[in-house]
Amino acid sequence: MTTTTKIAILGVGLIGGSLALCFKGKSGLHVIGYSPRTASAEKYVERGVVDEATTDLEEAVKDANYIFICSPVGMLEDTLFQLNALTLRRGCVITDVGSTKASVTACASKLNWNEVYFVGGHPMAGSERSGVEAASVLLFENAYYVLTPTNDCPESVIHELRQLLHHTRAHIIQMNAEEHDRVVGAISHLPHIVATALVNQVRQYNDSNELHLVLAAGGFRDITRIASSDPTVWRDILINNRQVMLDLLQDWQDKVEEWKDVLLREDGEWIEESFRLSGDFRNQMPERRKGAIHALYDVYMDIPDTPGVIGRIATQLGQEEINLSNLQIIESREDVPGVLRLSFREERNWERAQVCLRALGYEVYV
Ligand SMILES: NC(=O)c1ccc[n+]([C@@H]2O[C@H](COP(=O)([O-])OP(=O)(O)OC[C@H]3O[C@@H](n4cnc5c(N)ncnc54)[C@H](O)[C@@H]3O)[C@@H](O)[C@H]2O)c1
Ligand SMILES: O=C(O)C(=O)C[C@]1(C(=O)O)C=C[C@@H](O)C=C1
Repeated sequence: MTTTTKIAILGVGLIGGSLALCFKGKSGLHVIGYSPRTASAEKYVERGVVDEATTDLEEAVKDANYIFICSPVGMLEDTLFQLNALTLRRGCVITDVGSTKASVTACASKLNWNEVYFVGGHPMAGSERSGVEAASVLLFENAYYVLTPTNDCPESVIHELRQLLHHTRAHIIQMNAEEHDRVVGAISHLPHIVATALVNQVRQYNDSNELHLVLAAGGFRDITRIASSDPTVWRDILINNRQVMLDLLQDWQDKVEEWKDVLLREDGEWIEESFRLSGDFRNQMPERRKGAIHALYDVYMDIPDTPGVIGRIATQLGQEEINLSNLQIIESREDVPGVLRLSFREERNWERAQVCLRALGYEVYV
């Protein structure tokens, strides 16, 4: 007799939906989605992201082997309290995907569980998009997936959760929850504040001079993508991690002061050195670590704004049997050469496309 592993996903949005897609259809796994809203629960099933869905929390978690809490950070502790009041399966593992780990881990540790275990989790992959519509089975591929088990968590529980998470194709690592919040504060939360502040600064200039938005090009776009992230999700993350953020913002303010001094004394050497150091450090980041959404293999090319040119390029790649995943025209306006972005899922196709397009006389850059 084969046993079924029941996985309850509470909150089937970008992250919950992507996890559901990783588990659904895998032998022996059954995925149930939960939303307090009927329309959302119906949507999860219609889109084929879960095997079934319910608006009844008790039904969702009844007999579940695993419970993934995938709602915004501000809801995590409430959900733990609700789960703690229900009868859960013996050996059930509760985990979450919240972008902060200290508070949820501390909350779970204070509650009395009867042979039920909590292991904090955080996949280091995401997008500025949100909702189940943005979910992707490839989202976590090659990304890091952090677990923050407490010292009293049995090794067998962590082992089983890690086995299940292999379906995400992420690299699973373990660390202490407080250390997680400090590191992730610097590499994820601070950049979201900086990007949002920068966009809003420019938005205000643009109110009096619309040329700001007209001229905004690759540099502005690259550093500000995450300023389009979900407001509720980020409100919760930043308020939850506020102690860490206050320290990081103090350091940021010091950096801003330092830059002001450098400009006042026209210290070109300092600027060059600063770009050298940042470039060297950034170049150490693995290229294209994750496999989804905005981490495809991209090729860019300038294209004249003339009819048929895109069709010709796609046909030429097709003739060479180079599999194209997506193409997009960036910032093309009448009479202005556009930039065409060609995206490939596989590195091999990305490399072949560059060779093919260059051989056909196109100028391409990556
Ligand atoms: N967006 C990212 O890049 C990213 C990456 C890693 C982790 N996270 C974390 O994942 C979690 C979800 O973020 P997301 O980006 O998937 O957001 P999302 O808005 O796409 O999804 C959140 C889902 O939770 C649901 N929800 C809200 N309150 C709920 C409740 N009380 N019970 C059940 N469901 C509820 C919403 O309806 C929505 O479907 C957050 O804790 C976030 O910090 C986000
Ligand atoms: O790529 C993005 O858009 C993200 O915001 C992903 C990102 C990040 O900052 O890297 C955001 C929040 C997470 O908790 C983990 C990853």
